[in-house]
Amino acid sequence: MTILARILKEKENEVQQLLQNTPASNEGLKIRPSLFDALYQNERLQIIAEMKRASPSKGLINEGANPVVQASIYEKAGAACISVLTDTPFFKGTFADLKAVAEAVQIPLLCKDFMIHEVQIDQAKASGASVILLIVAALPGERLQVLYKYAIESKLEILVEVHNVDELQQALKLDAKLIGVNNRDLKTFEVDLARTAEISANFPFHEERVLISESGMQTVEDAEVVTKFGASAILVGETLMRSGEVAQTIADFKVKKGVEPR
Ligand SMILES: O=C(O)c1ccccc1NCC(=O)[C@H](O)[C@H](O)COP(=O)(O)O
Repeated sequence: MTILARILKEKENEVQQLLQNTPASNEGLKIRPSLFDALYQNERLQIIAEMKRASPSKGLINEGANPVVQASIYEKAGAACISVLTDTPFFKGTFADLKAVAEAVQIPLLCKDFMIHEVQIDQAKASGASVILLIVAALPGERLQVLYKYAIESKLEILVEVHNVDELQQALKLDAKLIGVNNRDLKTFEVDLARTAEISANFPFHEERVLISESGMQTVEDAEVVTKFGASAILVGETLMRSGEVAQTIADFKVKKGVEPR
């Protein structure tokens, strides 16, 4: 069984538990600025900075990290958005992390989880997220469309994650504005920035959409490469969680964009 299949199996159990407990009310939540507005036509590459304790591919990364401290450093350093991994079995994240970060920061906040059911979207919103992730490969048949519509109705922004051109076409059919290409193969864990190149070659840059390059960003050169492919932002976890100089690493990643892609 692939890692994605294992994660999704676990999510089915979580959904059953969540359905027994109505997510707490989201009254009084902060209104956050739009992630799309922060990324679209910005002259510099923007950073979605992730709180990530561990991962299936790398094991423990920074188990002892304090999410509020980490997110506050990210925000102060000029990240455009904070991503909080809320999955516990595979990433050691929690919804308590997301709630704590939501109280501490003002910028857009992404709930990074593996959504398969509406109740998870309710939970993300109730925990303070303004953006959710929908992974095309995790949502067969009508589920992608159904959850996308539900998230729009819930007044959330949606980052739609794709791995190939066929999935890009599905994201475009939804009219997704925030499209992320994951450079990590979720079956083999292999990271290859050529995935961003492949999506870039088929991405309608003339339309009001942004391309986000996710995973495997280690160096400024990586950031420059995906900027040339037209990425407006990068999603960075491990490198920031291991960095001894987080603010400097973020500043370095915010490279100036050059000419239009293609
Ligand atoms: O990170 C993993 O090992 C992983 C494995 C299976 C499914 C998803 C996985 N990661 C989720 C992510 O998308 C990354 O946390 C995110 O893009 C940041 O990646 P990185 O900068 O390489 O830590």
